[in-house]
Amino acid sequence: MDAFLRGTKRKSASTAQESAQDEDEDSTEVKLAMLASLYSNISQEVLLDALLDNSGSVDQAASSLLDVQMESPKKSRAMTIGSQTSLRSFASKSSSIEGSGTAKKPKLLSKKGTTLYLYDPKDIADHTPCSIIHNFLPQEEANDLLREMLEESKSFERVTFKLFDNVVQSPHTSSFYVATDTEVNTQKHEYFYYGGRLEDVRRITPQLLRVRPKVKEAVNKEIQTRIKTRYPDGKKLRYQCPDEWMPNAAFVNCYNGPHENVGYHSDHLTYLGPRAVIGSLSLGVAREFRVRRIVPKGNNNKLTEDGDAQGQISIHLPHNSLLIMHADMQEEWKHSIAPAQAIDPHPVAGNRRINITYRDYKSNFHPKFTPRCKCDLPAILRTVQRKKDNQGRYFWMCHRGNVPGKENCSFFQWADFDDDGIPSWGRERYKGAV
Ligand SMILES: O=C(O)CCC(=O)C(=O)O
Ligand SMILES: [Fe+2]
Repeated sequence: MDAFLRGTKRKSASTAQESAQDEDEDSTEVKLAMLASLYSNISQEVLLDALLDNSGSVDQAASSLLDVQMESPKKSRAMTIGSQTSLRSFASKSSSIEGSGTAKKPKLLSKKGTTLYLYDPKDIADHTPCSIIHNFLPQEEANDLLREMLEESKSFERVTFKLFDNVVQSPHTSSFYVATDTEVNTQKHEYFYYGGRLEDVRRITPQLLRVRPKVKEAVNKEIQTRIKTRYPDGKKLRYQCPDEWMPNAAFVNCYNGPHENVGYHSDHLTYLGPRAVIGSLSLGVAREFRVRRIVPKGNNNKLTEDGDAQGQISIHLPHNSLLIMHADMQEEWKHSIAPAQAIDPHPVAGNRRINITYRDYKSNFHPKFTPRCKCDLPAILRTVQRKKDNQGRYFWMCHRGNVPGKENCSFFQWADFDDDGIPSWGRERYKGAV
């Protein structure tokens, strides 16, 4: 943090570990998160512009944004929720396959500095690693779930974590749900998030349970459609698990009012494994889900050459829509819920939006199996995203440093998965079972 604020350059990385940590700390997303915590009412797009204009210096970007904030909301671009950019103005002649590292690279329609607004399910599937189902649940079922979650959300809390030397709080509230009391206990005592334990883990509620089989069926169907229609040779991606997707855990987020948001990030793969799929149900106020492809840095590491190089895409998420983040998402794209200038209140939820991300926690990635760092904590699974060298490689590292007052140890280990994303200890487990 200090290094960013003073604009000091860190030493060039010499080992794989340093390179990976450098990758982690240097990311535009961390800088964006820092700016967003200072200016929660300015859009991510404007924050990113400010970073680019100031060659990646958070310090200078922060001062320049002071003026933006004083000037007028004009530059913060009020968005009409639900608007869609005409695709004709972005028309591309190439018919591309949305893909992974191994797939043919799609010709992206969004351009540097622009946002492409998408609503139509076909456009979303064509141009992002996501698919969407509108009006997913019968109306009454959606409202029952919404009402239940609004009640639950009264006791949701902000997550506190450390961003370098600063302690920050998530700009929205959340909680975590699993199926049984035993799992609640395991989650509280054996799993680690942001280098520490989760205190608020809850037993799945009646409405979450009622909806779960429908999410499971729809997501599995969407996975198969995506494989057949968009992946090279109609085959699953390398490291993607071929097993049926089983939603056994759910993070629930509440965004109370237009300014609550979540900054650009990729979801943690530590307990989901590589090429994870996530089913994300939106209820209440419609908000914008922004996605952008991670563009690796060239040799000179200049932010101006890689940040926002291909623009961002905004997906409109209305009440009762199920968004599926497919296997080509977390490793190669970032996503966020942008702060809004204005929202349309929802008849049941008022200014609040509830989001439920159903996830498949894999038994092979239980912390009793995954590598432990020198602090004796289960390590976190990351991907090299922004360095051209080793891009896409997975590694395990310490994440103790996310806890206020603690530092990361030097633990680093490249991860080894077979083509189905099974780690070496998982292969041993299967052998043992036969
Ligand atoms: O609220 C959303 O739609 C996204 C939430 C999210 O990205 C997350 O929980 O990781
Ligand atoms: Fe996420």
